Formats: sequence, C-alpha cells, structure tokens
Amino acid sequence: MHPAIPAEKQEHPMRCPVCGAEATAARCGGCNRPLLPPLQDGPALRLEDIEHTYGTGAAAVHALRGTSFAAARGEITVISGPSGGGKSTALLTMGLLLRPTSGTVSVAGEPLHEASEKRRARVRLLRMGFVFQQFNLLAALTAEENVLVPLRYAGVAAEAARDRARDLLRRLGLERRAVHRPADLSGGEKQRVAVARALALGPDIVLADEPTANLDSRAGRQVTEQLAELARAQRSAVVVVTHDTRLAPLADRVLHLEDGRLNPAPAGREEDR
Ligand SMILES: Nc1ncnc2c1ncn2[C@@H]1O[C@H](COP(=O)(O)OP(=O)(O)OP(=O)(O)O)[C@@H](O)[C@H]1O
Repeated sequence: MHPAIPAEKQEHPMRCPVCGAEATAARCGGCNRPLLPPLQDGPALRLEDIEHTYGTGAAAVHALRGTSFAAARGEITVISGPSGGGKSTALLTMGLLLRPTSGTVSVAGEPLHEASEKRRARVRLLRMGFVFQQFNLLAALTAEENVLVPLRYAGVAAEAARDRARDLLRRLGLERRAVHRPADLSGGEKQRVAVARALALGPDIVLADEPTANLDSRAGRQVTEQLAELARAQRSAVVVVTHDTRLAPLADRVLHLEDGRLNPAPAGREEDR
C-alpha cells in the first residue's frame, strides 16, 4: 500500500461481503457497499491490557483490570463468568461503544481506542454486527425491513440489499416471516431476524450479548447454532457473552471473566459447560 494515501482511497482487491462481486475500490461496483481495506494477517479484533474504571475516588469500580483478548475471523469465542465480572464492559469496549480508561483496541489492525467517534462509528457499521438480549428490532418495520436497515444505511443499492436480506432470512428459515412485524413473531424468530440484521453487511466481527437470555432452550439452541454456522461460513469472528452454559459446545474456546480478569475457562467448571 502507498504510505501517503489513506488506506480507504487505495485499491484493495477483495470479494464484496454483500453481493460477492470482485471489488477493488472504496465502494463495491456491484452493490455500492462501502468497503474498508480487507483484513490481512492478524486478528480481526484485539484488546491489549484494557483497564476500565467507572466513577472516581471512593465510588470507583474497576470493571476491567488488564484484559487482553484477540479474535480471529471464523473463530467463535464464548465469554462467561459471574454477574458483575465485567462481561458487558468488555463487550462494549470490543464494540467501540465504550472507550477504555487505558489500553488499546484494534480492529483489523487499526488502533481505534483514541479514534474520533465518526471513525469508530464507521468501523462499527462496516466491520461489526451486534445481537442483543432484547432483540432490539424496530417494531414498526417488518422482518425484511429490519434486515434492510444496515444495508440501506450503508448505501447498498436497493435490489442488492433486498436480495441479501431475503437470502439471509431464507437461510435462517424465515422466508415465510419476511412480511411480519416483530409483535407477530416468536422470541426465537425475532432473534433470528436480529441475527440476519447483524450479518447483513457481512461483518468481520459479530458481538452477541446474552443472545439466548429471553428464549426457551430449544429456540436458544437453534438461534445460536444458526448464528455459528452462518458466521463461520462468512468467516466472521464471533464473541458471545453469556450465562448460558449450553453454548460452550458451539465455541472454539470458552473464556471466563471474573473481577475484571479474563482467563481460559477452568476445566470442569460447571458454569462454563
Ligand atoms: N455505568 C456504570 N457505572 C458504574 N459502575 C458500573 C457501570 N456499569 C457497570 N458497572 C460496574 O462494573 C462492574 C462490571 O459490570 P458489567 O456490567 O460489565 O458486568 P457483567 O459481567 O456484564 O454483569 P452481568 O452478568 O450482571 O450483566 C460491576 O461491578 C458493575 O456494577
């Protein structure tokens, strides 16, 4: 790459994650998806020596204490641990929604802990997808329209966006629910729509916060299996924060976050099984 030209302005051959076209410019010629330089070597996401303190003085809470973490594309990580251990704080930091008190956060090799809010939002939009405990679907929109939200926001051409949304809903077994609004969907269906929305732009990273907490065990298993399968197929790095011990078998690794410290889950620990 030319050092004097910003990376986004340079040619970087890649396959568009939305329409599959060969793309070399800052926008895909096929569907108009904006493109950031493709991930070369190294992890999709890296946290180094993160400290996060809420409040000050006597009220200070040290939520993260020297947390380091790296996630590769195609890899699924489950992070569990007791309530108050720092899981939400870690996930917000990974998702560029919270700045650490100290330490570094890089996405696709780009340091972002001190970047402008505008840059962080752009990287979040183009490289990340989110799945939440409460689904966070827009009530006034149909399932398909909810999946279209990030595609439209990113400027993807209408027809390509619709094809992408329909393809994802079909893969998630929701083709006959595309015109339904969230109020007319089961919890599992809502979460599968949320998964389709999270994957719509073909993110490098998917972050899921307690995705099964509001689902019965069958629906929870189905959603997470589908998330794992689709994310692996498009080679996203997936991080799932959860109390749900049944998710561990889907993961490539299980980590334990307690007292702001992240470690491999101890073998044989019930909570992490
Ligand atoms: N906005 C905040 N202000 C002050 N303290 C906070 C804030 N958010 C979280 N904390 C504290 O930071 C610590 C870590 O909280 P965090 O929510 O990250 O843990 P968690 O593992 O996600 O918990 P849970 O499983 O209950 O959601 C806790 O002691 C919590 O009380």
